[in-house]
Amino acid sequence: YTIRHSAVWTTIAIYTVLLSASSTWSIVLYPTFFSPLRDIPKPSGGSIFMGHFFKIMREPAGEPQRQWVQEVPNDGIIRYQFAFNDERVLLTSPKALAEVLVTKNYEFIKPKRLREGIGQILGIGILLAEGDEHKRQRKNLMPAFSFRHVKDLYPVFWSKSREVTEAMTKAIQEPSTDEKPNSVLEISTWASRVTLDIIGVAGMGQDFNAVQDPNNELYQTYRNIFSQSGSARVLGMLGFILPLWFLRALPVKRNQEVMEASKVIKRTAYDMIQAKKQKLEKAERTDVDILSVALESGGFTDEDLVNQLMTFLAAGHETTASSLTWAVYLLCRHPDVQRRLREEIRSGLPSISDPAAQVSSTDIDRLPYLNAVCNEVLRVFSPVGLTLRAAANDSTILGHFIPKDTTIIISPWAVNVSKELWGDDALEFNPERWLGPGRANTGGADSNYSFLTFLHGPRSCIGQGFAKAEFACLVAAWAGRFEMQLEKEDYVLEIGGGITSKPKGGLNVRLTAIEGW
Ligand code: HEM
Repeated sequence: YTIRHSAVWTTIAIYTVLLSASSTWSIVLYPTFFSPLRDIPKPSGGSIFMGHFFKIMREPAGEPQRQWVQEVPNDGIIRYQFAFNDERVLLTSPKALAEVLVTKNYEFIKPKRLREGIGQILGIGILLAEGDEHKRQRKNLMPAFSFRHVKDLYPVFWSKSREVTEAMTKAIQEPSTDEKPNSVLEISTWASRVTLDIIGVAGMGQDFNAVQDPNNELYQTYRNIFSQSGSARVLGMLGFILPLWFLRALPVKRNQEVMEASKVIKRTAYDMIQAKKQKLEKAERTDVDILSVALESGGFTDEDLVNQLMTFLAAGHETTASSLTWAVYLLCRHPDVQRRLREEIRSGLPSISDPAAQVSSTDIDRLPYLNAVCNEVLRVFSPVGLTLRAAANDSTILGHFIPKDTTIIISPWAVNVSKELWGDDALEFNPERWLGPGRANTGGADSNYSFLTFLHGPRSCIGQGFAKAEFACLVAAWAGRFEMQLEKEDYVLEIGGGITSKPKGGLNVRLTAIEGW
C-alpha cells in the first residue's frame, strides 16, 4: 500500500506519524504520566509543550530558581520543565547539595553540551574535565592556589588596586562632555579591566595592561564575547535544544565572533606559554604563578596548557569583576554601610595613594567589617547564578530515583538567599550577619551548604582564596578612596549577563574622590 502511489509521499507520511508519536510520548505522556520524577514538587505555571522555558528565557540566569526555592514547598529537590518539557531537578537542601557535590561528585558530571558550548572560550581544561582526569589536573594545579602562595600575591592585588584607583581618579578629573559628566564612570568595565590584569600578572606573570589601555585586544575580545546581547542569549538557549553542529553552521554574526574570540584567546595563551618556557630554559628564577606551576608539574602537553590558561583567564576574571560591580551597587544602595566601611579601611590600611605602601593578608583579615561586606556581597549576588550537572548513570538523590542523563540544576544564587536556610531577612543585604562570635565564616547559617558562591567539594572553585583576597583589596581601594552614588537616584536594577550576572546595560556611578587617605 502506498499513498498517492508514491514512495516519497508514503515515506513522508510514515515519518510524520512516527515523529508525532515520539513527540507526544516525550513531550506530553512521559513527563506527565510515566517519568520517575513526576512526583517531585514543581512550580506552577508553564506551558503545555514548553514547560517553564519562556520564563527562564525572559529572566536572568538563576532568577526563576530563586523564586521557586522560596515559593515551592519541597523536601530538598524541585522539578521543573525546560523546552519541550525536558525535566530539570533543582537542588535546594544542604543534604541534596552534599550528595551531588561531594558524596557522588563524579556521578553527576558537566553536561556534554555545556562542555562543547563554552569549551570554545573557556578551553577544555580543569573546569570541564571529569573523573580521574579531573583529579589529576586538580592535584597538579593545587599548589598555585595554596594559602601559602595566595598570601604572597597580596602585593600584586594591592598594586593593581592602586593603579586602577589612580586611573579612575584621573578619569573623573577629566573635562565633562555633554553626554556624560566627568564624575560618572561605568563601573563594570573598570572592574573587568582590573581583574583581567590581575589574573594576567598573578596567574601567568604577564600584565595585559587593560587598566591603562581599554582598547587592549584581549580585554575587548572578552568584553565582546561576554556581552549580554540578545542573540548570544538566544543561541545559548537554543544550544540546549538543537544540535551544536547545526547552531555553529548558522550564518549569524555571533558564531563568527565566537570563532574570532577563540582564536585571539588561544593565541594569547600560546604566546604566554612560549615566553614562560624560554624563561624556564634560561633557568631564571621560577615563579609560583599558575602557569609556572602547571609547566613544572610536567603533567600537561602544550595543548593542555593552552586549554588551562583559557580556563583561568575566563573563570578568573569575569567572576570577580561581577562581584566588584555588585559590591559598588550594594554600597551605593546602602550609604551607611559604605560610610562605616570607609572609616574602617581608612583607619586600618595604608593609603591607596602611597606607592611605597603594601598590605598583607594579616592587614586585610584584621578588618572585620570589610570581610563582612565582601561575604555579604558574594552571598546576595553570587556571580555564577546557576550551574548544571547531568546524571552519568541511573542514580539517586535523597533516595529519589534519578534516571541517567537527567539534568541537575545547582543555583548558588537561589540557595544563598533561601529563607529556609537564612531566615526571613535572607534577601536583605546585611553585613551584620557576618559579625559576632563564630559568624565570620558562616554568616550565622547552620550549614556551609547555605553559601554556595564557590560551590563545595572536589569541584568547588579552585580560585576561591585567590578571588576573595583580590576582591577584598579592590573593595578596600575603591570604598576607601571614593564616595559612590548611583548616577540616577531613581535607577531601577535590571539583572543581565550570561554565565556571570551583572547589571544590565552597565552600572553608572558618580564618584567623588575623598582627600586625606
Ligand atoms: C568571585 C569570584 C569567583 C566566583 C564566584 C567563582 C565561582 C566558581 C564556581 C561556582 C565554580 C564551579 C563551577 C561548576 O563546577 O559548575 C568555579 C570553578 C572554578 N573556578 Fe572560580 N570563581 C571565582 C573566581 C575564580 C578565580 C579568581 C579563579 C582563578 C584564579 C577561578 C578558577 C576556577 C576554576 C579553575 C574552576 C574549576 C574548578 C574545578 O572544576 O575543579 N575562579 N568557580
